[in-house]
Amino acid sequence: MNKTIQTVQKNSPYLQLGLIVGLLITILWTAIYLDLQRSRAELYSKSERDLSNLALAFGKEIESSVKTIDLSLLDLRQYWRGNPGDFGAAVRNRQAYLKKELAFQVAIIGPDGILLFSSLEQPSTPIDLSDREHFRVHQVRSTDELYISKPVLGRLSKQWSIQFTRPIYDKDDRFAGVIVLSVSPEYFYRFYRSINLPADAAISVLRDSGEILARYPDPGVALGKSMSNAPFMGPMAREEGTFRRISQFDGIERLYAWRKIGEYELDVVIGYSIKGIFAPYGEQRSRYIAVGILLSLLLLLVGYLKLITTRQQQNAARKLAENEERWRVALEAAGDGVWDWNVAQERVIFSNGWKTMLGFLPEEIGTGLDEWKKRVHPDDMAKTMQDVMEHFSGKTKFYANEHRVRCKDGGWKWILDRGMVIQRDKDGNPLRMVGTHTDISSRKEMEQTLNKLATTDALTELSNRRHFLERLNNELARIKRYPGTHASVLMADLDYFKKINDTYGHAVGDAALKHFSTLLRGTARQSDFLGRLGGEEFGVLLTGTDVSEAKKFSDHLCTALRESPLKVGELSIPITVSIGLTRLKFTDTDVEQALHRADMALYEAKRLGRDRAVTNCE
Ligand SMILES: Nc1nc2c(ncn2[C@@H]2O[C@H](COP(=O)(O)OP(=O)(O)OP(=O)(O)O)[C@@H](O)[C@H]2O)c(=O)[nH]1
Repeated sequence: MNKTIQTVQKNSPYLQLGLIVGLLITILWTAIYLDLQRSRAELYSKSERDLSNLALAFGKEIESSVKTIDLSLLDLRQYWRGNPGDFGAAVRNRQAYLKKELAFQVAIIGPDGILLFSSLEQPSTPIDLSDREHFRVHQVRSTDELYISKPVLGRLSKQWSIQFTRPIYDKDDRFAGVIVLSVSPEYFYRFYRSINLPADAAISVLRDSGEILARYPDPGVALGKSMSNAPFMGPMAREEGTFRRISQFDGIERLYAWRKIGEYELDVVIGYSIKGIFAPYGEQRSRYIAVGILLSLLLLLVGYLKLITTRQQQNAARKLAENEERWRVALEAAGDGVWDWNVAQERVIFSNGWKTMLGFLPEEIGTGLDEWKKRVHPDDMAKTMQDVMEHFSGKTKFYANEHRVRCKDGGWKWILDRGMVIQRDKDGNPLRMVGTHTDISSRKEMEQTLNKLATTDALTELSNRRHFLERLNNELARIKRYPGTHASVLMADLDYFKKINDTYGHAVGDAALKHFSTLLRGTARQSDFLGRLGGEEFGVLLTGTDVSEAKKFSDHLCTALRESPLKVGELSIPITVSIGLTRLKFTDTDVEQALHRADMALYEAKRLGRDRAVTNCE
């Protein structure tokens, strides 16, 4: 289970990349698919609109053509009634007049169905047309209405024609025959030829009952045939509409629009081939697919390159992590703590080494920079941050600082903190810094012990001569920097000390030295500096003190010692001290000049009888 989770986590960047590329390709192809669908639907609806408009226009044109024919029919019928003898000439007149618009033939059928007149040729033998539908319709009908026949093959002309007929009545309104105006089906589609229709377009004029009067193109295939089951047929059919189907004549699938010419019970149907309608869609689809494939390949390529880069980065990161782990382990084993500081986020990863060093459990210290800051000794903080900043600014190649850190038990440990910035931004600002914490408490203790030994007199625990002179030099430097300030130097020498040694022994002599040191320490201020210059001779530096103040202090010291004899068992040994004092002058070239003046004053004090202080103001 854990192994599976680890594998998924390890592979998650690849998985994410794969998902992103997959998603982008899916989005791309979905967009292509939807846009193609939209184009297809748009083309279809645009064709529907175009076809409906064309059906309307053609319908109007057919209506007007039929009206022209009907007018001619009425006119000729009128003429036949009045002048049957001149009828042939009248027909020829009208044929000549209308020949450009309308080529037609005229026939008159008598009430018995026998052909009485034909503009083609007068029949030599009687021709019986009583079986023809256009005759029988008027024979049984009692109304004067135009009848349009389905195309018929003329018995005389041997040509296909459509018969436009009206009944003829005699003076008594009795049926007297039928006048027939034959028109070539071409009359209906002559107009379409002049229009630039798309390839595979088809236009038909039909009777409501389905018989095709004219069709373009290929008029021949449809003549004498009927269309069946079309949505515009039947009593409930709408005035206009569209439908889609495979042509029964040429097998081409088309989108059709129809328009009814109700007055004449005719229909105009116009269709565009589905292939033609969707031809631009096919081209667009090919272009889109090519672009889609190209973009998909591009995405896959980008994904592949990203995959390689990610893999390289992961390998580099893994190697780095391994290296880091190696040195971390090595340093931890050496007893050091390791830290890794994300400077911008103020987050630090502290290894367990540092936490253990301070007595904490690993989980007791978090990853905030504050975890470190709040534990650093306040006196060490300023210097520590100064060292950090100097390294940040590039002033130092490495960061190193010794500071105290508070432990869990409240005690302090000296830590040697070392590190360096390993990552900076383009402006050189630090981003990441790593380093170590080493516990140097014992070394510090030893240093302090050694320092104490090197600077302190073992018997009295006052500063030794070297350290006292060092301090005196510092004070002289300060006086020289600030000439208005004061400082006084005292040289104190126990009186007749040899006698104490000689009388009570060396140990009592030592006790006397300690006794005076204790008294001196109790009398001096915190800021004063005390030293044993050698034997029974002591030095005192009174900072910020002029000679008159120093004299008072010296007198007080003499009195105090005089009034505090050394107690050894039952013995009470009186001890006195002589003091020579002078002021530290900014004109002194070195401390020896001041010490010499004090020594002279001490000599004078001894000479004057001891147990006193003498000032040398030269
Ligand atoms: N017990 C003891 N004696 C010391 C120490 N250092 C020096 N002495 C002794 O101190 C004595 C100093 O004697 P002197 O220099 O003659 O001075 P004094 O006897 O105090 O006489 P005046 O200074 O003139 O008052 C010597 O006998 C030294 O041996 C020490 O550390 N311990």
